[in-house]
Amino acid sequence: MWRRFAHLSLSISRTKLQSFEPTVLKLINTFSSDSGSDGVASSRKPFITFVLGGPGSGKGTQCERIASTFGFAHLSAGELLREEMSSHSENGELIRNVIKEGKIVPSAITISLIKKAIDSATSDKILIDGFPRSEENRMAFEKIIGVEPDLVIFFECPEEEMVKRILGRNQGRIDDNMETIRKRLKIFEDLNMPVVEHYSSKGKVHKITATGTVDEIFERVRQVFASLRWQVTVIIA
Ligand SMILES: Nc1ncnc2c1ncn2[C@@H]1O[C@H](COP(=O)(O)OP(=O)(O)O)[C@@H](O)[C@H]1O
Ligand SMILES: Nc1ccn([C@@H]2O[C@H](COP(=O)(O)OP(=O)(O)O)[C@@H](O)[C@H]2O)c(=O)n1
Ligand SMILES: [Mg+2]
Repeated sequence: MWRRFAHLSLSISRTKLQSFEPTVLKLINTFSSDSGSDGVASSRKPFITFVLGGPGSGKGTQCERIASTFGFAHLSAGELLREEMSSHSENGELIRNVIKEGKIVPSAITISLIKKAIDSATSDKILIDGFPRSEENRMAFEKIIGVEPDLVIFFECPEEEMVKRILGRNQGRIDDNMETIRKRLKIFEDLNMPVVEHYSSKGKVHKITATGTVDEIFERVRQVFASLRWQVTVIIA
C-alpha cells in the first residue's frame, strides 16, 4: 500500500504543520532547530536540549511547561542525583556530601544516570535540566554519549531573585539554605557560565530573561520551541 505513495521529506514550521490535513502527513518524531547543526535529523537520534541557568532561575518550572506543551521528556540532573542519593546506592553518601557543599558530582556518575534516563525516555525529544554544570561535565557528555545538544536554553536571572525563589521553594532540600546557596552561586559563575559561553560561541544558546511570572517567562520560551523546524515526511496520495 505504501508503495503507491510518493514520499517527500521536508522541514516545516510547527504552525504550518498543524494546518495540513493529518491523513496525508506522517510525522517523523524528530525535528531540527534553525540554529542547529546540519538541519537534517535522523529518526533515531534524539533531539537534545540542555536547559541551563543559576540555582532558582526557574529551570525545573519551565521544563515542566515545555514537556507538557511540546512533548519533551524532562530529565533533571539534580532530581536523578537526589533519587540516587535516596536509593542508598554505593554513591549515595558521596552525592549527598557534594550536593550539601553545592559542588559538582563527578561526571561519570551523573552521565550514567542521564544515559539510563535517555534510554528509557518515552520521547526522543529530551530536555536535560541542570546539565552540564561544568566544562568537565560537558566534555564528558560529548565523549561518552557522543552527541552535542541541538539547542541550549539559558535562563538569565538576577541573583537576589534566585535567592528569594530558593528560600521560598520549601521542598526540604539539603542545599536550599543560605550557606549552600552562596556556594552554589559561586560555582554557577565559575563553572556553569563557561559552558553557556562555549555553546554561545557555537550559536546554540537561546537566552531567556527569567524574571516576571511563570506565564510571562513561558511565553518567551514557547516562541523558541514554536520556531523549531520539524522534519516531516509528507505522503502524497
Ligand atoms: N517566575 C517565577 N516567579 C516566582 N517564582 C518562581 C518562578 N519560577 C519558578 N518559581 C519558583 O521558584 C522556585 C525555584 O524554581 P525552580 O523551577 O525549582 O528553579 P531551578 O530548577 O532553576 O532551581 C520554585 O519554588 C518555583 O516554584
Ligand atoms: N550536572 C549536575 C547537576 C546537579 N548537580 C548537583 O545537584 C545540585 C542540585 O541541582 P539542581 O539542578 O537540582 O538544582 P537547581 O538549580 O534546580 O536548584 C547541584 O547544586 C549540584 O550539587 C551536579 O553535581 N551536577
Ligand atoms: Mg531545578
